[in-house]
Amino acid sequence: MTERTDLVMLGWTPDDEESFLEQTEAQIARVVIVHGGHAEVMSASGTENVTETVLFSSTLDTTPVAGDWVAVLQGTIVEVAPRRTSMARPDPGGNRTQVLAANIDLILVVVAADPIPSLNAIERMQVMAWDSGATPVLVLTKADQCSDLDEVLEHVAPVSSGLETIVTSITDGRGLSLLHDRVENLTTTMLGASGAGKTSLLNALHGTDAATAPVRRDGQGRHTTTTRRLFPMPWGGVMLDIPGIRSLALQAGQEGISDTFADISELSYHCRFSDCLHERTAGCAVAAAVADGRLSARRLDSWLAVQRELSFQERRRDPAAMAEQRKRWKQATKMSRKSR
Ligand SMILES: Nc1nc2c(ncn2[C@@H]2O[C@H](COP(=O)(O)OP(=O)(O)OP(=O)(O)O)[C@@H](O)[C@H]2O)c(=O)[nH]1
Ligand SMILES: [Zn+2]
Repeated sequence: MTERTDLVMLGWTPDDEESFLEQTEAQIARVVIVHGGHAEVMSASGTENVTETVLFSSTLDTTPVAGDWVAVLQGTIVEVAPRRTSMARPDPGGNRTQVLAANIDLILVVVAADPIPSLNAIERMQVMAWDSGATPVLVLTKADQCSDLDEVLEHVAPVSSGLETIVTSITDGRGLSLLHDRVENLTTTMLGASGAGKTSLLNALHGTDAATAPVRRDGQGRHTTTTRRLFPMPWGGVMLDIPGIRSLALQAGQEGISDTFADISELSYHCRFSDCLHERTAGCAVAAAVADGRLSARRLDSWLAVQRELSFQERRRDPAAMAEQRKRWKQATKMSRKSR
């Protein structure tokens, strides 16, 4: 039987399925990265972390992903623990969702404080985070480069209410110990555009060049992060660095949206129609709030964009809806040809 204390170092929390530990013969390990039909898993024994390559048993009904807790017997994953949270994105091949990582507690929404950050990007990352079941934390990096931090905080205020915000700099060290305390013993991942400062944060938190090892350099000497990695933090907990979700494709459900756009959800209770799309003004409380300045037009536009993208993703997953959409589109082009 695997010792619980060993697993805490790898991010085991009281919310994980305790009965999973009762397996007598198997070793409990955490998936670091999956390559096709095998995976690298990490297990802990005392202060040692051991990484090994294992195969998948053909009896598995869940394909393991980074962050999964698994039972390993004779070099083979024989069971996957129930997931507490899961991050997904639309399958690049088309019509299904692809789970990228499991059992993440905290998602750092990483954006540079300079130049002035995009509010829409923060909202979209927030939607993904809430929807996965994890808690988002806004991290404003590169504070040292910013001449007026108050201005930046004021700028992000409309999208960061209800969102813990930590201001950091790897140059002067501010915010790093706060962030350290926040991620301790948890499983954390980062979302953010290229150059936002994710690798730098990981290195600063880890205390070494944790992220340098898996990074490869391309022909121009720029680094490209190529694999999905799990970094155990020296004090317990892990950072899961997932390049695949760095280039963000929105995958979410209504829950993530209503948590992120709580103001719009609240207003929409007062719309005349319960399925109001807030695009026409008749009886729409959201449009009324925009009209009298209680809600910014940018905020509503961002909500609409997220909704449109999701309904596109849903149609892609639902061939019948896609066919219907195509038929309507054909009719519309026929009509416009006729009118020409
Ligand atoms: N001045 C300053 N520069 C920073 C800070 N954090 C990161 N940088 C710089 O910003 C650049 C990008 O940082 P990275 O950590 O590589 O960004 P990333 O988000 O990991 O980028 P990708 O790997 O492309 O996704 C690097 O040149 C860093 O040195 C900071 O707090 N202050
Ligand atoms: Zn409405």
